[in-house]
Amino acid sequence: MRVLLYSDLTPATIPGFNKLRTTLEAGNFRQADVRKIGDNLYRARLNKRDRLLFSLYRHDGETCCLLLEHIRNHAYAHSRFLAGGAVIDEEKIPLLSTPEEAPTEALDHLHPQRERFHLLDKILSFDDEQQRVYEAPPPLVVIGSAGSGKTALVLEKLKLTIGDVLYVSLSPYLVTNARDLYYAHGYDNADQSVDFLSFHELLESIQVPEGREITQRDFQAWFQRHRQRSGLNDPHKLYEEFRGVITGPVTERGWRSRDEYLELGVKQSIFPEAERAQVYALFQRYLTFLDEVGLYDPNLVAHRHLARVQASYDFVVVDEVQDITNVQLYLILRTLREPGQFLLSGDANQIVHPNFFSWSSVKSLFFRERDLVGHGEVVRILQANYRNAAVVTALANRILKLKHARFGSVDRESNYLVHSAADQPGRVQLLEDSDAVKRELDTRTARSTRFAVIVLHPEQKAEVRRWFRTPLVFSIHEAKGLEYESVILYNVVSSESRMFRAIAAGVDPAALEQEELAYSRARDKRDKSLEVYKFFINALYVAVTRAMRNVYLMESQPAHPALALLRLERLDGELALEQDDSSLDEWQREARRLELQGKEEQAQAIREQVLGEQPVPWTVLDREEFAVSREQALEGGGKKQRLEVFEYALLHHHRPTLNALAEVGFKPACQPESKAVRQLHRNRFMSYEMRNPTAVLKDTERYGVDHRTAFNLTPLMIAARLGNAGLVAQLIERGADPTLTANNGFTALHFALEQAVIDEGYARRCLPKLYPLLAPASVGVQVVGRLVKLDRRLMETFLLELFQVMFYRHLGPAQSVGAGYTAQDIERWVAALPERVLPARRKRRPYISGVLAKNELRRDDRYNRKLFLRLQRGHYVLNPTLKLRHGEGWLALHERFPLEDLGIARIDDELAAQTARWYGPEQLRTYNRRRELVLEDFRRRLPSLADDLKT
Ligand SMILES: Nc1ncnc2c1ncn2[C@@H]1O[C@H](COP(=O)(O)OP(=O)(O)OP(=O)(O)O)[C@@H](O)[C@H]1O
Repeated sequence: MRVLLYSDLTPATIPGFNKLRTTLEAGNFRQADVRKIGDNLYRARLNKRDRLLFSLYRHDGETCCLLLEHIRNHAYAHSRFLAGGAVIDEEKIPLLSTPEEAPTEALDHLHPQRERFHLLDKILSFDDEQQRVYEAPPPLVVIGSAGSGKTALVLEKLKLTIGDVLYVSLSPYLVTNARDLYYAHGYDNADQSVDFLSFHELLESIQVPEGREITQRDFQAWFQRHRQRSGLNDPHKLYEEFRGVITGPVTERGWRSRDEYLELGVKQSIFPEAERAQVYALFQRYLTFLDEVGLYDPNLVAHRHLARVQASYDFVVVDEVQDITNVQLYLILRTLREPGQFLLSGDANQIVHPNFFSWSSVKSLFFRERDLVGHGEVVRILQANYRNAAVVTALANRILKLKHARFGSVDRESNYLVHSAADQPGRVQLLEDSDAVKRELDTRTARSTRFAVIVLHPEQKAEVRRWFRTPLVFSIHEAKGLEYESVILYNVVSSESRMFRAIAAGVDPAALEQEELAYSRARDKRDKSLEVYKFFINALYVAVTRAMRNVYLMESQPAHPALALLRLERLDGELALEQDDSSLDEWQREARRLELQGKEEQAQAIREQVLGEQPVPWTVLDREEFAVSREQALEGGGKKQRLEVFEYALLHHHRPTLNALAEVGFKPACQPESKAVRQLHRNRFMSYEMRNPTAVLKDTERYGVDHRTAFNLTPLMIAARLGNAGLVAQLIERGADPTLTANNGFTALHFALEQAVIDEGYARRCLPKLYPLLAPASVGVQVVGRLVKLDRRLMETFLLELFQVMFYRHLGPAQSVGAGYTAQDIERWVAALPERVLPARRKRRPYISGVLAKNELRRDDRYNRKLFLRLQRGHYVLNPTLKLRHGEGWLALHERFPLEDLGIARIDDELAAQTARWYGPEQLRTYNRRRELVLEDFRRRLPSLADDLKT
């Protein structure tokens, strides 16, 4: 049996490793004392105390044994691969004598000789070029097409680094995905602290810019007002000129001067010389416009931040670098402590914005700024493609060959073809655009999440929608990051027939038969034709490579010379497509995925057209309406209204209301809270406790997965509160958003943690399953004007959440007697939390005290995140100047957790009835009032305390 080793294993430190390995190679499971302890997880015996964990896979008919982890001293509870806290009773598990049954899981790619494998979300065995990159020292530039494993490789290389490390890319979606891949299967590395930031977040982490980043839509609206007078007519082109030519390439100033711009060579601008003066005049107006309306341009902010940025990273990775302008890249690399400790990865063929990204401009940046690079960068090219079917890759290659034959090499770095390493079947077909074919295609694809339609220009979407009912219609500018099983390219060539004719003109078909691209420069240096046509040819390339398996090119001019050069197979006869309807769950998931990628238009279309979501027919109580209702209930109000206000107050732990209701003698408010809560759950949320909660799921289908119930909670929040892990998992599967907040600022995670703190049974039974589903990968807070992105693996993040969770329950009562949050309180709250949520070492009081003290606002510590404010010795609150993310913007901490919603714990509630009687009502009222006054003083003092700190 072939035995492979996980890259994280160091056999030299594992006693008895070689002997056990030989035994496994011989397939002698009995001697290795193999027992199955989990899903495709086995252990073998190294010695009396130590074990080796492994998995079995099939590859090419052979069984392979993949060694994963060294378990020391029976400590299964600390295993990465077993769910945390696992208890394994070895004696009770039967011994396996041979690996008799063929493993069910298969590995598609396994290098024939490589002994080491890597692991992200799945097993990876590097090909030769990937291995070379893996071993190469920085600085490195890794170039490869979509699906060549750049991200996978870059992340594995990141694991080799130590110290403070940054992974940055333009797309927040990609960054979140990369972070999740990185930490898949419980990966941990004590030698490093990694920040996964989108470029936008990197800017914010230097200083949160004023206002909001300008979007394409803002730009278009602004441009419309100037269109006529300027004589220019393409907002996309202008936007790219501003970003890519006037501001992006310069680092020493914010933008090029007018003279400099007018003197640019023909290849350096998309606009002809005659139009440049007009473009520059508009640019100047653009600057004024940004200031006037409070929007900002990331290039300009990047330039301003050059003066502020501090060297704070030991290693930096820039993924999808082709989306980033030179000034942005310069800023990123200025965060490095030592020059040259970076890795850039990208693919210039994927640029659909003719924004003048080129490897040569990156190189000239390096040349100008030698202190960035150190001893010179090494460029590596990945040519394999693991994602697209071979036929799709073959078409993509023909497009690259056409581009090469027509325009020569763009640069040395982008001059390569792709080798397909994927073995899934696929098809590429040319269809003549006719009503019959469109109708036929529509019938097959309208309800499928596996088909998307791509057009060249946004204006063409309307035409597509006349024929196709699918909500998955994208313009090429939106196509980045998409991946569908099948893609229909709608008249991509015919709608720009003239352009593509010009591209195909004079190209010798024989040139497209070569297997490699020879490096050749364009003949005429003044020939700017590539700049004019680059968008069209790259757009075709990007559109095709969005398909994992099948590409259908629907063209009104199927005999177009460009299509002829691509040698596309034209369909005669039947379009043999199976109707492929996706379930509502799949559509809900797709909508959520698109939302996370910022593709709001298509997500909205799914919700309206496919899911047919309607607004809820009941009134949803927001904070203001609750205040009105509460007022009425306390001043009289019917029993029903009082009960409703009481229930709301119970769910949100709104102490001022609970106290006031008890004071006016509302009976249910005078009984123990736990009893009232049980009743409330029975009255309102029975359907959430079911194993098979069909009523809840029906509602999510009718009103959307995140619809609001009467008290403005989402189904996910309620399911979390009730501890129904199965339902929580189903809702998340359907795309529920765990970051949404209730009227009291709680997320679904907060509701779950709150229950876990007050109910030990819940903590043990429900929380281990809920926590991984609900805890966000990271939390972004604004501290003293800068973004601090806290990964969920940090204790600081946990404490930040816990302080919020205990805000209403703890802070009101505590402050009414002058106390804050103490390490002792926290130790008590977390005692029953399972190991998987919080390991034992983090539950100890000295550790907790240490984290609080280290992150105290005034503490002088390099890694101080300034999250807490010390009120007095040992007593803390959250830094009151913190801001929390709120959609695109920010919300002050106490706007989300309002101080006026804090209340005291009434003293008569705390005392036994008999003792209370002994004090007498008047005395109790005095005690309570005194507490109220202390709390009121805190409410008043806290904001001014924050102001004092600012100055
Ligand atoms: N050596 C390998 N063996 C098996 N699978 C691989 C290998 N290298 C990469 N892959 C897989 O190929 C897919 C594409 O990889 P990845 O997303 O890293 O590519 P990429 O170059 O970053 O693509 P894009 O530019 O589209 O982001 C992933 O599912 C990855 O796990």
